[in-house]
Amino acid sequence: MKPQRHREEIWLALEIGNSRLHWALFIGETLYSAWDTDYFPESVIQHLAECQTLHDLLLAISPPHQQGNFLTNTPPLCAFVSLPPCPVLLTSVVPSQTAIWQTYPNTRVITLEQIPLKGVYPTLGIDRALALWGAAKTWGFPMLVIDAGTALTFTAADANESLVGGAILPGLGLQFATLDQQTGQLPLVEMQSFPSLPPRFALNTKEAIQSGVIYTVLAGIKDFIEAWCDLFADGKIAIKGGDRTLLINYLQVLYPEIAERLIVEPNLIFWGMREILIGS
Ligand SMILES: Nc1ncnc2c1ncn2[C@@H]1O[C@H](COP(=O)(O)OP(=O)(O)O)[C@@H](O)[C@H]1O
Ligand SMILES: CC(C)(COP(=O)(O)O)[C@@H](O)C(=O)NCCC(=O)O
Ligand SMILES: [K+]
Repeated sequence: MKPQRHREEIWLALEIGNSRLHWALFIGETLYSAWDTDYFPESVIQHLAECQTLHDLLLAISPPHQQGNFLTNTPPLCAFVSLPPCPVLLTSVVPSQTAIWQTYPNTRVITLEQIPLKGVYPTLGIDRALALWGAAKTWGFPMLVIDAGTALTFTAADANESLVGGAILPGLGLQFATLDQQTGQLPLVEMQSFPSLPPRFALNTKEAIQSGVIYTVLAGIKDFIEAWCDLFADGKIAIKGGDRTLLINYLQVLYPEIAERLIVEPNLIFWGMREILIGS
C-alpha cells in the first residue's frame, strides 16, 4: 500500500490473534471504530476481494449484530462508502491465518523489522511488540504492557526504547479450557459466569477451579508489576486483551493500589500500527 500523507485516507487495521480477529477503522490518524470478529472462512475472504465499494467491504467485516448501523453511526463515513475498498494493514501471530489473508488484494503486512523497538529477538510476537510500541509512544517509556489474551503476556521496554523482555503464560480462557479438556471429571468453567471473586478455599469443584486460576493469575500480575516498579520507579503499565475487564475488576478488589496504576486501553496494537503507518 502506498502510504498517502493526506489526512482523509481511510484504512483498516486487522490484528489476527489466537482467539479472534481484531479490527479498527481509521480515517487518517483518527481511529473511528474498533471491533472483534471470529475468523472468516477462506470463502468469505475471497468474497471480500470482490467487494467493489468500501460499503460492501465494511458490511462484510462488521460485527454480526451490527450489520446495518455500523455504517450510519460513524458520521464522516457516509461520505466515503461509495469509494473503492480501502487498504488493510495486517498483523498476525497466526501464520495459517496470515496466509489466507494474503489473498486479499490491498493488504500490507506489518512485521517485526518495521517496528523501531530496539533489542527485539526474532521470534518476539508482533502483537506484543506493536502493543508495547503503541503504548510507549502514547504514554511514554519505560512501559510494561500486559495483554490478557489467549496467552497472557508481559512485555516491557526501557527509557532507551529497548526491549527489557517479558513473559508468556496461558490466558484465563486457555486455563479453564485445558482443565476441562485434559481431565476426566472437571467441567468447563465459563468466564462470564462469575462477576465476583470466588472463595480462595473453595468447597465445590467449580469454585475450586475459579479460585485456582483467578488467584494465581492475579498474584502473578501483582508480582510482575512489583518487579517492574522495582526496576523502573517511573515505569508505566498498560493492559489490553479480552480478559482485561475481568482482571481489572478483580485487581480493584484484591490489590487496589496495583489496579489504580494501570492504563486500560484495548486498542494498544492499533496505536502501534498507526505509528508504523505514519512513520513509513
Ligand atoms: N467474545 C469472545 N470471544 C473470544 N474470547 C473472548 C471473548 N470475550 C472475552 N474473551 C476472552 O478473551 C480472551 C481472548 O482475548 P483476545 O485479546 O480477544 O485474544 P487474542 O488477541 O489472543 O485473539 C479469551 O481467553 C477469552 O477468555
Ligand atoms: C504469546 C502470543 C501467542 C500471544 O498472542 P495472543 O494471545 O495475543 O493471540 C504471541 O505474542 C506469540 O505468538 N508470540 C511469539 C513468541 C514470543 O513472543 O516470544
Ligand atoms: K491479544
